[in-house]
Amino acid sequence: MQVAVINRSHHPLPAYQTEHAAGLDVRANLDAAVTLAPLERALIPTGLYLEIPPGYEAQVRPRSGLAYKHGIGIVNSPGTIDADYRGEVKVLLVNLSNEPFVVQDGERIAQLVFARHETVQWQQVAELSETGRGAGGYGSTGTR
Ligand SMILES: O=c1ccn([C@H]2C[C@H](O)[C@@H](COP(=O)(O)OP(=O)(O)OP(=O)(O)O)O2)c(=O)[nH]1
Ligand SMILES: [Mg+2]
Repeated sequence: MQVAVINRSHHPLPAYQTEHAAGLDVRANLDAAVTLAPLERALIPTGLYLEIPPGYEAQVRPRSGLAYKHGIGIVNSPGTIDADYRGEVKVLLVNLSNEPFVVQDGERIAQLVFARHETVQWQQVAELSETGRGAGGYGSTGTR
């Protein structure tokens, strides 16, 4: 699938790191490094502007390496980039560790996964169909 992109960053476009990777690693585009104190969050710019085809979205997902090694997550994970969004793609990082974390310019901070989505029209009804599960949830089937 082709996606129009403007790259106003001083880094290469997000790239797949392996042949069948789902995510394109995206880099922080910073004039200066950003330090995240424990539990601090920051909106990190990427310098990227997308024109996603209608019917698709881009998900902004965390990188497991940053999560495991440094406790870095994405507050609104997975972030949603709408097809009609024309602003800069940003990544809302949070430091869930006990130590400060420095986000360096050019660091691969997240990954973009492009996905199809449906657009629904509501069909309002009085009753829903019966199922074995019914309203059971939140562990209703047990834990083991
Ligand atoms: O991680 C993210 C999430 C969102 N966005 C941009 C693209 C998206 O299309 C727009 C709006 O995001 P969302 O709908 O999640 O935020 P909202 O709080 O509902 O804001 P809005 O009222 O603008 O939709 O912000 C990002 O750049 N990064
Ligand atoms: Mg919204």
